[in-house]
Amino acid sequence: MIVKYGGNAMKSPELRRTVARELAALGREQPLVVVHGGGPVIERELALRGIKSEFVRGLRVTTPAAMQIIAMALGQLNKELSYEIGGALGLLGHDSRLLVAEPLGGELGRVGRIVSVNAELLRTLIGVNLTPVVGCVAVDAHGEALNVNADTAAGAVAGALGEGVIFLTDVDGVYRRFPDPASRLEQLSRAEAEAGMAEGWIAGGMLPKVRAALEALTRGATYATIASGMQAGVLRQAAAGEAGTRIVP
Ligand SMILES: Nc1ncnc2c1ncn2[C@@H]1O[C@H](COP(=O)(O)OP(=O)(O)O)[C@@H](O)[C@H]1O
Ligand SMILES: CC(=O)N[C@@H](CCC(=O)OP(=O)(O)O)C(=O)O
Repeated sequence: MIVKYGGNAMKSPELRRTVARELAALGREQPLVVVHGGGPVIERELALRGIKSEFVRGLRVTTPAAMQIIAMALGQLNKELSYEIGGALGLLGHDSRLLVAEPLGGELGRVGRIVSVNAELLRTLIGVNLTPVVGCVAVDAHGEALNVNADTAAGAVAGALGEGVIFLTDVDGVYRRFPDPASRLEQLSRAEAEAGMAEGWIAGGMLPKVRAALEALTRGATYATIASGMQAGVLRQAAAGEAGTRIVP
């Protein structure tokens, strides 16, 4: 199973401990790959250096100078998370060309689109009972770093491994009428998702998540579910289709 772990699901040290415990328990039971972001950590490190962030279609405009800070911030977070999860090995896209991307170009600067995943490396680590913990920095053909949205990176990894992916966040799925939790959808088809994005009831941070889920299914993932990292036991429930919103083809 692939689990995407990002900004909202690591808001407090307590929440981080809860999610790490869940991931550790799951990693002992079954093959697991964790792909992480860290929007708030990136934001803080950039702000400390006086770099302002701007987002276009949910993606951070990334100058070469910002890219350096982002790689540093995600590298540090990656090691912390690997330690917290335990039985894990922390990696960034640079390591053995784990995530190779091409620049999207234009105003986004050093933002990339993943073109290949070193699935062999991940399978080798899983084969010796390690949990790969992957930070969402990729490299281009010249070995230069590119910033990739962590949802997108998790979707690409799930597609490459042909496994299911769970996107953990701070809401327990996609709501038809956000923020009314009673309007959570158990399933969301590709057609409904396209309609939701066009009509605007899927918006903000949910947009890259839903897009990543659809892309993961296109690339070969067996399932893609959006669920809340704030509920204990959610990973097993989501894998069984009993929690969150499952995006279906
Ligand atoms: N239809 C919707 N259903 C649920 N959440 C939505 C919806 N539309 C927008 N959102 C927003 O998307 C957010 C999740 O995305 P984001 O903040 O990027 O999460 P993360 O940091 O965990 O990756 C929710 O907290 C919510 O504010
Ligand atoms: C291109 C782009 O936007 N990259 C993201 C990568 C981190 C991320 O996605 O982190 P969360 O999962 O915590 O949001 C960024 O710079 O914020």
